[in-house]
Amino acid sequence: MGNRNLYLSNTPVEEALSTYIDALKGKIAASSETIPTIEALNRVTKSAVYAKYCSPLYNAAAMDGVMVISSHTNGASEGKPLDLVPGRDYKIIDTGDPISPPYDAVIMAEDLIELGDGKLRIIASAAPWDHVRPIGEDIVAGEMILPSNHLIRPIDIGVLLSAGILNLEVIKKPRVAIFPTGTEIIEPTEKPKEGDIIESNSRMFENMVNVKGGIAFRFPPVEDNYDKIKEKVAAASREYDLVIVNAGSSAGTEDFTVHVLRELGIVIIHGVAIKPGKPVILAIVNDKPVIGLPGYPVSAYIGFENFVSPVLSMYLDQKMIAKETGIEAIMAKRIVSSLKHKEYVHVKVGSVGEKIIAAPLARGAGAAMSLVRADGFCVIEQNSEGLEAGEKVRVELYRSLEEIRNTLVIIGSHDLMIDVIADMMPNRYKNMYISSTHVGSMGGLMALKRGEAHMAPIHLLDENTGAYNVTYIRQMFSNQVAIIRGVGRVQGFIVKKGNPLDIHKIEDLKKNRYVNRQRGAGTRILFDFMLKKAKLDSAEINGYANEMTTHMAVAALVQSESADVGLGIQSAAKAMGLDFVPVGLEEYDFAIPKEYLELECVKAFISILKSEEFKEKLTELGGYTGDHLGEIINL
Ligand SMILES: Nc1nc2c(c(=O)[nH]1)N[C@H]1C(S)=C(S)[C@@H](COP(=O)(O)OP(=O)(O)OC[C@H]3O[C@@H](n4cnc5c(N)ncnc54)[C@H](O)[C@@H]3O)O[C@H]1N2
Ligand code: MOO
Repeated sequence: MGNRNLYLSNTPVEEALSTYIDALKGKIAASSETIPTIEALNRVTKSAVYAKYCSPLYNAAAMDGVMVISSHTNGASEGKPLDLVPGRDYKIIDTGDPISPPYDAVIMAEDLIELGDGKLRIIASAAPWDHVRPIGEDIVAGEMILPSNHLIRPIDIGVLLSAGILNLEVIKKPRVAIFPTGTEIIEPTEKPKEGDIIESNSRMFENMVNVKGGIAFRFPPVEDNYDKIKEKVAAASREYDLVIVNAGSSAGTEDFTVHVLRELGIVIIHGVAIKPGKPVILAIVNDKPVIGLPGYPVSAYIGFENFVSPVLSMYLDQKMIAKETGIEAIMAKRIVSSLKHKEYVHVKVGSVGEKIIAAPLARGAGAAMSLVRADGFCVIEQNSEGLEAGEKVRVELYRSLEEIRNTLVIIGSHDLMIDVIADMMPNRYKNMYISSTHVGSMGGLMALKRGEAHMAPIHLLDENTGAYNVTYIRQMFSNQVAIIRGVGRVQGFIVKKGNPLDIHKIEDLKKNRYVNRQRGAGTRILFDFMLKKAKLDSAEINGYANEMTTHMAVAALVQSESADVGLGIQSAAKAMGLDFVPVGLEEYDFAIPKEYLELECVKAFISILKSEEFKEKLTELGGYTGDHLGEIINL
């Protein structure tokens, strides 16, 4: 197998990190630089900062009015008013003006009675230093304003400048070089062809580095060429504080990273017991940390968080304190995990009744959208075989608990209209959100049954009566669940533009490649019903076993020529620039336990369904009727 790296180690994460940190000790230390105060936001002080000036710098009027000699005002009262002569007894001043001897107090403008000719009458005496801010009231020259290791905020910059500090010593930002590698990698501006992968990881790293307090230097992709990678890494390790080499970390014939790093320096660890992220490389070249991160985006992200972040913290003199953002939730679905590694599972989180539910998202290392959609993640430790549905799990949150509590949890069949409502929700109702998980209609009803969703979008045909939804809900829930009426939805064949294969009726599918929906999906039930009516056997349909979980996935397959036809909704065909042959109208409604009808987020949902704006959006999407939107059927 030539140069493949077939023997990755499986070092536990904590051990890998501490071995690496130990190897870097003495090589990495926080250093400092002096920068202008006005550019110091989010930097960290290296040493304590002491005030150069007092603030205020002089005795200053705290109010608009007149400055007086307090002893001259003694005895003034309502019964015995006192008149003040300009020049002799008082001088007009504004807030912030200096108070100069012999004056020592301020009387506010509203406490003065004007007598004309500049004469002023007062009916109360002024005590020394009344309404005067004495020198150094806020800051005294020589006093400490900020301690060392302090993260500089906007108010700190204001105070530093008031105290005469124009420059200050801060911890130097580590300079991080980022090299994407791979001959298949193209820049996002290029047009991709088959086999090309659009470069995205380095842009993610670049921003992660900057957010964490480093300075990222991102380089263009380097092709899979041993000498080129070697040349770049060798030069970068001399010039930068940390080097990230992305991809080429595992066992492919063109995975050169580890060989290059072995030649240039020492590889401390190759292979960590973590998933995703296993083929991480922790190396030292020219006394600098060089970290090889896997190419898959989720692996890359998790590798960065676990290994690059701690090294950045060493440079920034920050303690690696885990933030306490965890909550206890109930796992919605069984997860099996290997004893070989610690696994990161991204989840959507919702609060239903008393429960906080965590629903696992796609677990693939390439599933970048799982990171985008995630409300948080949970860790399945190396010594665990996984979690059962209903088991308690700790979730580290990316969103606030408040947002999660204001989230309407929708689990069931997917339709583009849910995305439209999810987008309208926080616009119309501040701080209300929708989380939708797509598991098909039956899956949605099962989630309601387990108390893990507020509502389930369904379109389930009763093959005996031809009616939608009611039968299933009655059977499963007797009278505890109501229906919020949704849309009439045109189902039809999604075909290539211009319908070149001339597909019109179900019999036409026999000659063509079909793409099916998963068992339990309403569209699948409709398709099986159509087959039965036409007296066709599923074995006669080429592609019957090819199951996709969304309308869009079906349309995407037809568009990419991997299939000729699929059953689905018009909006999906339209979104993919495909043609559509209508075969029937189905009812797509929302099943909801009656107790949830009173929830604020449900009321908001219903009012959006009933809004004109939503109806207009449905017309734009095409393929819907909306005569009963938002009506409630109490079964
Ligand atoms: N036989 C084995 N195969 C693989 C193993 C293994 O142990 N034995 N490990 C798997 C695991 S786990 C992972 S993770 C990946 C790691 O892959 P590499 O780090 O070697 O990266 P590539 O194979 O070059 O790329 C993987 C994937 O990621 C895409 N990629 C790469 N760079 C970028 C970028 N800058 N932006 C966006 N996407 C990128 C690349 O095109 C590939 O699709 O290996 C498994 N294989
Ligand atoms: O690191 Mo890979 O992503 O473990 O699957």
